Amino acid sequence: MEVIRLDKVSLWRRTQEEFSYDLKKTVLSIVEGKYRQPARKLVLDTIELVVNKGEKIGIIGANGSGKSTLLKIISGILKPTHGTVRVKGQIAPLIELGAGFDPEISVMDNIVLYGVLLGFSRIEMRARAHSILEFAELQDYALVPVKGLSSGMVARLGFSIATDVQPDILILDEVLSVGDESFKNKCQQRIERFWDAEATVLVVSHDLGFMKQSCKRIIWLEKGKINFIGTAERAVESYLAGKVIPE
Ligand SMILES: Nc1ncnc2c1ncn2[C@@H]1O[C@H](COP(=O)(O)OP(=O)(O)OP(=O)(O)O)[C@@H](O)[C@H]1O
Repeated sequence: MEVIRLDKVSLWRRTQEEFSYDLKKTVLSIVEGKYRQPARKLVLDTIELVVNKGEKIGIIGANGSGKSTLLKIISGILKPTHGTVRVKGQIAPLIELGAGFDPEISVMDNIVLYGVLLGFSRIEMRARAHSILEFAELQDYALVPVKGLSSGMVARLGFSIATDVQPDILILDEVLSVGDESFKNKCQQRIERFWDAEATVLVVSHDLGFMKQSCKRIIWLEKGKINFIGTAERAVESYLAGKVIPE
Protein backbone atom coordinates (compact mmCIF):
# COMPACT_ATOMS: atom_id res chain seq x y z
CA MET A 1 0.00 0.00 0.00
CA GLU A 2 1.26 3.42 -1.01
CA VAL A 3 1.82 5.81 1.93
CA ILE A 4 3.88 8.64 0.45
CA ARG A 5 3.66 10.11 -3.03
CA LEU A 6 5.55 13.11 -4.36
CA ASP A 7 4.56 14.34 -7.81
CA LYS A 8 6.95 16.72 -9.56
CA VAL A 9 7.94 18.41 -6.33
CA SER A 10 10.20 21.43 -6.60
CA LEU A 11 11.23 23.93 -3.99
CA TRP A 12 12.82 27.30 -4.42
CA ARG A 13 14.41 28.93 -1.40
CA ARG A 14 15.93 32.31 -0.83
CA THR A 15 19.65 32.20 -0.41
CA GLN A 16 21.08 33.20 2.94
CA GLU A 17 22.46 36.58 1.96
CA GLU A 18 19.08 38.24 1.69
CA PHE A 19 18.08 37.18 5.11
CA SER A 20 18.63 40.78 6.11
CA TYR A 21 15.25 41.83 7.34
CA ASP A 22 16.68 45.23 8.07
CA LEU A 23 13.82 47.49 6.99
CA LYS A 24 15.88 50.66 7.06
CA LYS A 25 18.54 49.16 4.83
CA THR A 26 15.94 47.81 2.42
CA VAL A 27 14.12 51.14 2.17
CA LEU A 28 17.43 52.99 1.69
CA SER A 29 18.49 50.61 -1.05
CA ILE A 30 15.16 51.12 -2.83
CA VAL A 31 15.51 54.91 -2.55
CA GLU A 32 19.08 54.73 -3.84
CA GLY A 33 17.98 52.45 -6.67
CA LYS A 34 20.30 49.71 -5.45
CA TYR A 35 17.65 47.26 -4.38
CA ARG A 36 18.13 43.73 -5.73
CA GLN A 37 15.40 41.10 -5.81
CA PRO A 38 16.32 38.34 -3.38
CA ALA A 39 18.24 35.58 -5.16
CA ARG A 40 16.57 32.20 -5.10
CA LYS A 41 17.92 28.73 -5.40
CA LEU A 42 16.28 25.56 -6.67
CA VAL A 43 16.77 23.30 -3.65
CA LEU A 44 14.58 20.41 -4.83
CA ASP A 45 14.12 19.80 -8.52
CA THR A 46 11.12 17.83 -9.87
CA ILE A 47 11.19 15.01 -7.33
CA GLU A 48 9.07 11.97 -8.11
CA LEU A 49 8.79 9.45 -5.31
CA VAL A 50 6.44 6.70 -4.19
CA VAL A 51 6.96 4.92 -0.87
CA ASN A 52 5.01 1.86 0.17
CA LYS A 53 3.97 0.94 3.69
CA GLY A 54 6.74 -0.68 5.72
CA GLU A 55 9.54 0.34 3.38
CA LYS A 56 12.83 1.46 4.91
CA ILE A 57 14.25 4.09 2.61
CA GLY A 58 17.61 5.78 2.89
CA ILE A 59 18.61 9.13 1.46
CA ILE A 60 22.26 9.85 0.73
CA GLY A 61 24.10 12.68 -0.98
CA ALA A 62 26.72 15.36 -0.50
CA ASN A 63 26.30 18.24 1.94
CA GLY A 64 23.68 20.63 0.68
CA SER A 65 22.21 18.18 -1.85
CA GLY A 66 18.73 18.58 -0.34
CA LYS A 67 18.35 15.54 1.92
CA SER A 68 17.00 17.36 4.98
CA THR A 69 14.85 19.56 2.77
CA LEU A 70 13.26 16.50 1.19
CA LEU A 71 12.44 15.13 4.65
CA LYS A 72 10.95 18.48 5.65
CA ILE A 73 8.75 18.49 2.53
CA ILE A 74 7.50 14.98 3.31
CA SER A 75 6.85 15.95 6.93
CA GLY A 76 4.89 19.03 5.89
CA ILE A 77 7.34 21.39 7.62
CA LEU A 78 8.02 23.00 4.24
CA LYS A 79 5.54 23.39 1.40
CA PRO A 80 6.71 22.78 -2.18
CA THR A 81 6.77 25.66 -4.64
CA HIS A 82 5.48 23.30 -7.33
CA GLY A 83 4.07 19.79 -7.27
CA THR A 84 2.10 17.81 -4.71
CA VAL A 85 2.91 15.79 -1.61
CA ARG A 86 0.53 13.14 -0.34
CA VAL A 87 1.08 11.28 2.94
CA LYS A 88 -1.15 8.66 4.55
CA GLY A 89 -0.78 8.02 8.26
CA GLN A 90 0.71 9.59 11.29
CA ILE A 91 4.18 10.94 10.80
CA ALA A 92 6.81 11.64 13.43
CA PRO A 93 9.63 13.73 12.08
CA LEU A 94 12.91 13.54 13.93
CA ILE A 95 14.47 16.52 12.27
CA GLU A 96 16.41 19.22 14.06
CA LEU A 97 15.67 17.34 17.24
CA GLY A 98 13.75 19.41 19.70
CA ALA A 99 13.22 22.33 17.34
CA GLY A 100 9.50 22.17 18.04
CA PHE A 101 9.76 22.58 21.80
CA ASP A 102 8.61 25.63 23.68
CA PRO A 103 11.65 26.62 25.79
CA GLU A 104 9.60 28.49 28.37
CA ILE A 105 7.37 25.61 29.50
CA SER A 106 8.30 22.46 31.40
CA VAL A 107 9.60 19.22 29.96
CA MET A 108 6.34 17.52 30.98
CA ASP A 109 4.17 20.14 29.26
CA ASN A 110 6.33 19.89 26.15
CA ILE A 111 5.85 16.13 26.06
CA VAL A 112 2.09 16.63 26.10
CA LEU A 113 2.22 19.45 23.55
CA TYR A 114 4.46 17.55 21.15
CA GLY A 115 2.21 14.49 21.39
CA VAL A 116 -0.90 16.55 20.75
CA LEU A 117 0.78 17.97 17.63
CA LEU A 118 1.35 14.39 16.51
CA GLY A 119 -2.33 13.69 17.00
CA PHE A 120 -2.40 12.04 20.45
CA SER A 121 -4.68 13.05 23.29
CA ARG A 122 -3.43 14.84 26.39
CA ILE A 123 -4.46 11.93 28.58
CA GLU A 124 -2.57 9.47 26.45
CA MET A 125 0.56 11.63 26.46
CA ARG A 126 0.45 12.02 30.24
CA ALA A 127 0.27 8.26 30.52
CA ARG A 128 3.28 7.89 28.24
CA ALA A 129 5.31 10.61 29.94
CA HIS A 130 6.93 8.26 32.45
CA SER A 131 8.45 5.96 29.83
CA ILE A 132 9.44 8.95 27.68
CA LEU A 133 11.29 10.59 30.58
CA GLU A 134 12.87 7.30 31.58
CA PHE A 135 14.25 6.59 28.10
CA ALA A 136 15.58 10.15 27.82
CA GLU A 137 17.06 9.78 31.34
CA LEU A 138 15.35 13.00 32.32
CA GLN A 139 13.13 11.81 35.20
CA ASP A 140 14.51 14.54 37.46
CA TYR A 141 13.78 17.25 34.91
CA ALA A 142 10.03 16.79 34.38
CA LEU A 143 9.16 20.19 35.86
CA VAL A 144 12.17 22.10 34.54
CA PRO A 145 11.57 24.49 31.60
CA VAL A 146 13.15 23.16 28.42
CA LYS A 147 15.46 26.19 28.28
CA GLY A 148 17.17 24.76 31.37
CA LEU A 149 18.30 21.61 29.51
CA SER A 150 21.53 21.11 27.61
CA SER A 151 21.25 20.71 23.83
CA GLY A 152 22.08 17.00 24.15
CA MET A 153 19.25 16.60 26.67
CA VAL A 154 16.82 18.35 24.34
CA ALA A 155 17.84 16.01 21.53
CA ARG A 156 17.32 13.01 23.81
CA LEU A 157 13.89 14.25 24.76
CA GLY A 158 12.92 14.74 21.10
CA PHE A 159 14.12 11.30 20.14
CA SER A 160 12.41 9.69 23.11
CA ILE A 161 9.01 11.24 22.36
CA ALA A 162 9.00 10.61 18.62
CA THR A 163 10.01 6.96 18.99
CA ASP A 164 7.77 6.25 21.99
CA VAL A 165 4.60 7.14 20.14
CA GLN A 166 5.25 4.49 17.44
CA PRO A 167 4.13 6.48 14.43
CA ASP A 168 3.16 4.95 11.07
CA ILE A 169 5.94 6.89 9.41
CA LEU A 170 9.20 7.71 11.11
CA ILE A 171 11.54 10.31 9.66
CA LEU A 172 15.11 10.23 10.93
CA ASP A 173 17.60 12.94 10.05
CA GLU A 174 21.09 12.13 11.23
CA VAL A 175 19.79 11.20 14.66
CA LEU A 176 22.47 8.59 15.03
CA SER A 177 25.01 11.33 15.53
CA VAL A 178 23.17 12.76 18.52
CA GLY A 179 24.02 12.34 22.17
CA ASP A 180 26.87 10.58 23.91
CA GLU A 181 28.02 7.03 23.19
CA SER A 182 25.77 5.27 25.67
CA PHE A 183 22.69 7.13 24.49
CA LYS A 184 23.63 6.47 20.85
CA ASN A 185 23.58 2.73 21.55
CA LYS A 186 20.17 3.02 23.16
CA CYS A 187 18.89 4.96 20.15
CA GLN A 188 20.22 2.37 17.77
CA GLN A 189 18.41 -0.41 19.63
CA ARG A 190 15.18 1.50 19.58
CA ILE A 191 15.52 2.29 15.90
CA GLU A 192 16.00 -1.41 15.22
CA ARG A 193 12.55 -1.99 16.72
CA PHE A 194 11.11 0.16 13.96
CA TRP A 195 12.97 -1.83 11.38
CA ASP A 196 11.25 -4.98 12.56
CA ALA A 197 7.84 -3.38 12.86
CA GLU A 198 5.35 -2.30 10.22
CA ALA A 199 6.50 1.31 10.31
CA THR A 200 7.64 3.09 7.18
CA VAL A 201 11.02 4.71 7.79
CA LEU A 202 12.87 7.40 5.88
CA VAL A 203 16.39 7.96 7.10
CA VAL A 204 19.14 10.40 6.19
CA SER A 205 22.67 9.53 7.22
CA HIS A 206 26.24 9.95 6.06
CA ASP A 207 27.01 6.56 7.62
CA LEU A 208 27.00 4.54 4.40
CA GLY A 209 27.73 1.26 6.20
CA PHE A 210 24.61 1.71 8.32
CA MET A 211 22.56 2.75 5.31
CA LYS A 212 23.62 -0.24 3.22
CA GLN A 213 22.86 -2.57 6.09
CA SER A 214 19.55 -1.04 7.15
CA CYS A 215 17.79 0.20 4.02
CA LYS A 216 16.41 -1.76 1.15
CA ARG A 217 16.06 1.16 -1.20
CA ILE A 218 18.26 4.22 -1.28
CA ILE A 219 17.82 7.56 -2.98
CA TRP A 220 20.97 9.36 -4.08
CA LEU A 221 20.33 13.10 -4.24
CA GLU A 222 22.57 15.49 -6.09
CA LYS A 223 21.93 19.22 -6.26
CA GLY A 224 18.27 18.71 -5.41
CA LYS A 225 17.66 16.00 -8.01
CA ILE A 226 17.26 12.27 -7.66
CA ASN A 227 20.37 10.93 -9.34
CA PHE A 228 19.54 7.33 -8.57
CA ILE A 229 16.93 5.35 -6.71
CA GLY A 230 17.26 1.62 -6.32
CA THR A 231 18.93 -1.13 -4.31
CA ALA A 232 21.06 0.03 -1.39
CA GLU A 233 24.15 -1.67 -2.76
CA ARG A 234 23.99 -0.01 -6.15
CA ALA A 235 23.06 3.38 -4.71
CA VAL A 236 26.05 3.46 -2.36
CA GLU A 237 28.47 2.18 -5.02
CA SER A 238 27.19 4.75 -7.50
CA TYR A 239 27.44 7.55 -4.95
CA LEU A 240 31.00 6.58 -4.08
CA ALA A 241 31.94 6.33 -7.76
CA GLY A 242 30.29 9.68 -8.49
CA LYS A 243 28.22 8.18 -11.32
CA VAL A 244 25.40 5.68 -11.69
CA ILE A 245 26.91 2.23 -12.00
CA PRO A 246 25.17 0.03 -14.60
CA GLU A 247 23.50 -3.11 -13.29
N1 LIG B 1 16.61 27.82 5.83
C1 LIG B 1 17.12 27.82 4.60
N2 LIG B 1 16.96 28.86 3.79
C2 LIG B 1 17.47 28.89 2.55
N3 LIG B 1 18.18 27.87 2.03
C3 LIG B 1 18.40 26.81 2.78
C4 LIG B 1 17.87 26.70 4.12
N4 LIG B 1 18.24 25.51 4.62
C5 LIG B 1 18.96 24.90 3.67
N5 LIG B 1 19.05 25.66 2.56
C6 LIG B 1 19.75 25.32 1.31
O1 LIG B 1 19.11 24.21 0.72
C7 LIG B 1 20.08 23.34 0.13
C8 LIG B 1 19.85 21.94 0.65
O2 LIG B 1 20.07 21.91 2.05
P1 LIG B 1 19.80 20.61 2.94
O3 LIG B 1 20.00 21.01 4.36
O4 LIG B 1 18.54 19.99 2.53
O5 LIG B 1 21.00 19.68 2.46
P2 LIG B 1 21.48 18.28 3.06
O6 LIG B 1 21.67 17.38 1.88
O7 LIG B 1 20.59 17.83 4.14
O8 LIG B 1 22.92 18.70 3.63
P3 LIG B 1 23.80 18.12 4.85
O9 LIG B 1 24.36 16.79 4.42
O10 LIG B 1 24.87 19.15 4.97
O11 LIG B 1 22.92 18.04 6.06
C9 LIG B 1 21.44 23.93 0.44
O12 LIG B 1 21.89 24.60 -0.69
C10 LIG B 1 21.18 24.91 1.56
O13 LIG B 1 22.05 25.99 1.46
